[in-house]
Amino acid sequence: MTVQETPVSRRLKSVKHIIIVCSGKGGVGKSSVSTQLALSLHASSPNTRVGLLDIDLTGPSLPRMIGLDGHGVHQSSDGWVPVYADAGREEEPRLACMSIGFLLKNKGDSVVWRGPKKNAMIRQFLGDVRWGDLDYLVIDTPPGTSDEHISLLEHLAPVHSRLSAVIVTTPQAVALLDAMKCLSFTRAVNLPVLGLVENMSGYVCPCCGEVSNVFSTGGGEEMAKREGVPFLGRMPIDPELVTVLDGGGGEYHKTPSATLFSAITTQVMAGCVM
Ligand SMILES: Nc1ncnc2c1ncn2[C@@H]1O[C@H](COP(=O)(O)OP(=O)(O)OP(=O)(O)O)[C@@H](O)[C@H]1O
Repeated sequence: MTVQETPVSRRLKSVKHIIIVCSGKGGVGKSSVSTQLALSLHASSPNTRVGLLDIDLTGPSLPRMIGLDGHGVHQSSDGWVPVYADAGREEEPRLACMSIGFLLKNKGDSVVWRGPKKNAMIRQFLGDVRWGDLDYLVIDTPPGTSDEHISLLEHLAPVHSRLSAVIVTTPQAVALLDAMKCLSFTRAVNLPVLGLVENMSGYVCPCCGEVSNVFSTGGGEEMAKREGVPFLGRMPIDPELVTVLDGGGGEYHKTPSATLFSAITTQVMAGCVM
C-alpha cells in the first residue's frame, strides 16, 4: 500500500522517531517528563538532534520549563523557525522547540478555541515549522484523550511507522485508572507504547536520603507488568527540579532528576531502534 504524501509528511521526512508523551490525568508531570526527555536525549550525544513540540494549546508550559519564556517565533520564507534552547553556543543548535506560548503576545493570554481551530494549529505546528533533520521529535500533549490527540494522529497518519508513545502517571489509584484509559487509547489507535513512567513516586530527603512514599509508590510498575508494557522507571519528587522547570534558576543537568532520567532515556532510545 502506498502512503500518500502530505505537507506534514514532507516536513517530517527527515525526522527519525516521533515520541508522543501522554497521560490520562492532568498535573502528573507530562510536560516535565517531555522536557526532561528532550534535554536528556539532547545530552545523550554531541550529535543528537531533538525537537520538542507542545500541543497543549490551552495550557502551554514548555517555554517556561525549557527556559525560553518571552521568546518568539520568526517567520521565514520556508515556514516558522523554531526557538532553539541551545542557541548561542559554538556548535550548531540541535534542540528545536515550538509551542503556542511563543506565539502569544502576553503569556497570560488565554486560548479559547473550538476543535477546528485547534486542529488547524496542530497541522501548522507539524507542517509549517522548519524542523529539519531530527533524531527525535518529542510531542507533549494535553491530559486525557481529546480533540488534540485525534488531530495529531490524523495529521501524523502518513508517518505512523515512526510513531510511539510514552505514558506518564503518578502512583495514586485515580491517576493509574486514568493511565489505563490512556493505554487503551493507544491500543485503539494502534500506537506502540515505549513504556510507562511513574512520576512523583516518593520523596527523597535531601539530608538523609530516606524515601517517603508521599503518594505511595510502585503502582505504575505493577500496571506496566500487568499490561505487558515496559516500565521505564520512577521519578521521585525533586524540589530542585521544580526550581529549574519553574524558571527559578539552576541547571537541569545538575539536578538529581537528570541522573535518574538518563536511565529512562536509555530505555526510550533502545525502544526506538526496535
Ligand atoms: N518529579 C517531580 N518532582 C517535583 N515536581 C515535579 C515533578 N514532576 C513534575 N513536577 C512539577 O509538578 C507541576 C506539574 O507538572 P507538569 O506541568 O509537568 O504536569 P502536566 O501533567 O504536564 O500538567 P497539565 O495536565 O497541566 O499539562 C510542575 O510545577 C512541575 O514542575
